[in-house]
Amino acid sequence: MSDTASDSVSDTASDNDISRRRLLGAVGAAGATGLVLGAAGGAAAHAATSGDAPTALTTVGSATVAFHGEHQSGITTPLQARGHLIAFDLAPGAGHREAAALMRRWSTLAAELMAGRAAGDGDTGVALDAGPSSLTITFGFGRTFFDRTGLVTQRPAELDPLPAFSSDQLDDRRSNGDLWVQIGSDDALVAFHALRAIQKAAGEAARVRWQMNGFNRSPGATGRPMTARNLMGQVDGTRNPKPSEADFDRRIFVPSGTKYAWLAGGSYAVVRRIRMLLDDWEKLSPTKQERVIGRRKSDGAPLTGGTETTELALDRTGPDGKLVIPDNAHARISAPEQNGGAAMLRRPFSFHDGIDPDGTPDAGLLFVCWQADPLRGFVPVQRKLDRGDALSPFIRHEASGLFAVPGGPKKGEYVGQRLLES
Ligand SMILES: C=CC1=C(C)c2cc3[nH]c(cc4nc(cc5[nH]c(cc1n2)c(C)c5CCC(=O)O)C(CCC(=O)O)=C4C)c(C)c3C=C
Ligand SMILES: [Fe+2]
Repeated sequence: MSDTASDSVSDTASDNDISRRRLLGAVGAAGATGLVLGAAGGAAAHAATSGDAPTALTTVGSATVAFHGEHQSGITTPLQARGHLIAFDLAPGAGHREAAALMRRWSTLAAELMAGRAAGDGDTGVALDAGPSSLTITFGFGRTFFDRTGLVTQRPAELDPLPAFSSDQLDDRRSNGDLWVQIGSDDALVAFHALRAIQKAAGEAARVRWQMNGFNRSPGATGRPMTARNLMGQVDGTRNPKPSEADFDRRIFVPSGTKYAWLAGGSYAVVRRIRMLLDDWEKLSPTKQERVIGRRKSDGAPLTGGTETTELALDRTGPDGKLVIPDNAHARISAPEQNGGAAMLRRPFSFHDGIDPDGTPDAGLLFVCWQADPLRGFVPVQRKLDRGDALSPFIRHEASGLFAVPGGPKKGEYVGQRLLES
């Protein structure tokens, strides 16, 4: 499979070279700066048959994210408009060798797709004409992967099952998995194209366990870059750790001195499908909704005043002597200051999977959070939220996963090679 993919890569690359030159001629070097060609060299194929000069891609279409690097893509990448999460179990009879071949195949494919090229022979054509549109494809290993591949001695204790929380209503069939892939793109067709290609490249080695689809706001939808909103209408993501902060790497990425060298530069992803009970939520007045979170709905500012980025004044009381930000407000309970410094990078997608027969929307948050250690990130915060979050009556955790996400591959390496060839 990897041979097939790399054969077709060279064909596609030469098409792309030709059309890239034609683009430069057509739109001028300045206009073409940063251009990346659409999947399958689509623009080139069209130009060759029609004689038209291909059209330059928009900024959204041409944006690329690097596949190689210290960390995998899709962790600090800005939220994309479309996301797919898919988990696989290795097929009966598949073990270490098949897993290594699969990771090699998937990595070759991901590098090609993220550069805006085709998926190889048999490309579905779904992404023709589009650029990569910030496509990212991120790979992780679940706890059971290590049993299946005979690599239990390489399994970090951080992959021990998450504790059960009292409010959990988890569906095992939509939880966990040997392998996990997160796909994000600012174009829905590009994202779907990648999802199909990843599924098909799994071949006989792995079977789909579960799959979920999500979305975020499209780039350019707001007048200026703004923090995303979720389906409850709240500004969500304000107090995420920022890569510019001194302790960001320590909080989010596994350090190089780790016991499991294969995981250096990697991270742990906690994935939760959280249903929002929107009919109940939307019955609350805006003032009550704001007290549930502790922030204003209009602009995400703390109820104690200021702008979105103003610190929460957690001790401030109102004229009635009561805390302005209630003691069970979600933003208070989840704050690192209330949890011994526990922090995570939240990078969710909203989901809407239709409307139940009784009219209830099956909608909510595909909550994905990243941390160097789930026991110093998600777990203590969720424990606290589970005990008394004002948001709890309006949400339901329906599925869960925990995955070790290796560091980014160097050129010539595949994701997970340091584990699978250790
Ligand atoms: C265990 C971790 C968390 C879960 C699960 C969770 C679910 C959840 N959150 C919102 C909406 C908001 N969350 C906000 C802040 C916030 N939430 C968590 C953790 C979990 N949330 C943290 C760590 C923080 C940041 C706290 C801080 O650093 O002070 C906010 C406020 C704005 C913001 O900072 O992002 C909103 C709004 C929903 C709707 C939800 C489940 C569906
Ligand atoms: Fe939250």
